[in-house]
Amino acid sequence: MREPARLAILGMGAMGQSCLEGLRERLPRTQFAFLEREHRIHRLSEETSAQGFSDVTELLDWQPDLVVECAGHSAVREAVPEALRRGVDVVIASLGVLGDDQVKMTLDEAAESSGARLTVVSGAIGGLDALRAGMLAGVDSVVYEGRKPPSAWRGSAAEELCALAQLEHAEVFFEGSARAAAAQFPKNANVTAAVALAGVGFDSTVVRLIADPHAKENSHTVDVEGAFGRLRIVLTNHPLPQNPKTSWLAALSVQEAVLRRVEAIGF
Ligand SMILES: NC(=O)C1=CN([C@@H]2O[C@H](COP(=O)(O)OP(=O)(O)OC[C@H]3O[C@@H](n4cnc5c(N)ncnc54)[C@H](OP(=O)(O)O)[C@@H]3O)[C@@H](O)[C@H]2O)C=CC1
Ligand SMILES: O=C([O-])CC(=O)C(=O)O
Repeated sequence: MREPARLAILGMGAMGQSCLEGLRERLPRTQFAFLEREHRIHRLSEETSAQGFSDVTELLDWQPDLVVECAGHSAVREAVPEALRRGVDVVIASLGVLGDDQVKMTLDEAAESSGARLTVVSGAIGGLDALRAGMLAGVDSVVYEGRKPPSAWRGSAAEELCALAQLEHAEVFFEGSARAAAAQFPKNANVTAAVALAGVGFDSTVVRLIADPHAKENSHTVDVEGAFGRLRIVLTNHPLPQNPKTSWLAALSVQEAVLRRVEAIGF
């Protein structure tokens, strides 16, 4: 492995910045670059002292050893296949996009063509090893409930489904499959993909999304029933200060996945 190693972060928003800060501390010899919109490159390069690119091909020409996606579904579609085809390992946070079979196929083919590895994080959720284990004996139902304050749903399709600003009580504004949730709430429901992939899949995982004016944090509950018995996973996550939609644990999960990958690659 070349010294110093190079790590590229797609997206320098709340999660990207949190990851950059944490990874710099833990990988002090690594060089960092990021992908962002053209109009933010100058400011973000100054603020982070990392090299900024607005073009994926130019970023990949910088020859990162690892790419970390913290940008959103469109970045997974637009940038990740090219990275994988070039043989660069990628860690993605926006795994809800895998609910689109065409995207999943493109990513699998790209990884297979070069032998690069795609890592999908558990993100703002956890404990899914128990669901995976239960699957071996058969699971009858998986129900995920995501509860966030109204501010965390602003700018999402929830705005058309309930009166976020006027809520006095918690409201379930969406009930459907993980596939529909991940597609309709791309910035809020990536966790439903993690649950779906660990368990009964995108179509059979039942999702309820809730806007709760009394909630201060982002909470995630998974109830599973199967031959093994029953299990309940509950997480109560502090949001990142820069983006109430995104839990700090999701950014920490990306860092943990990167550190594991770095250990395997050897930088
Ligand atoms: N797995 C999980 O548990 C979680 C996953 N996530 C995923 O992580 C993503 C990032 O979260 P967060 O940092 O809070 O979001 P932010 O909106 O704070 O930051 C994302 C940044 O990436 C930029 N960006 C998006 N697409 C591109 C692109 N194609 N090229 C260049 N820049 C791009 C955005 O610009 P612009 O705003 O102009 O598009 C924005 O500046 C979320 O969208 C979500 O998909 C988030 C939380 C939990
Ligand atoms: O961070 C969270 O709490 C969950 C989230 O936004 C997502 O799954 O996209």
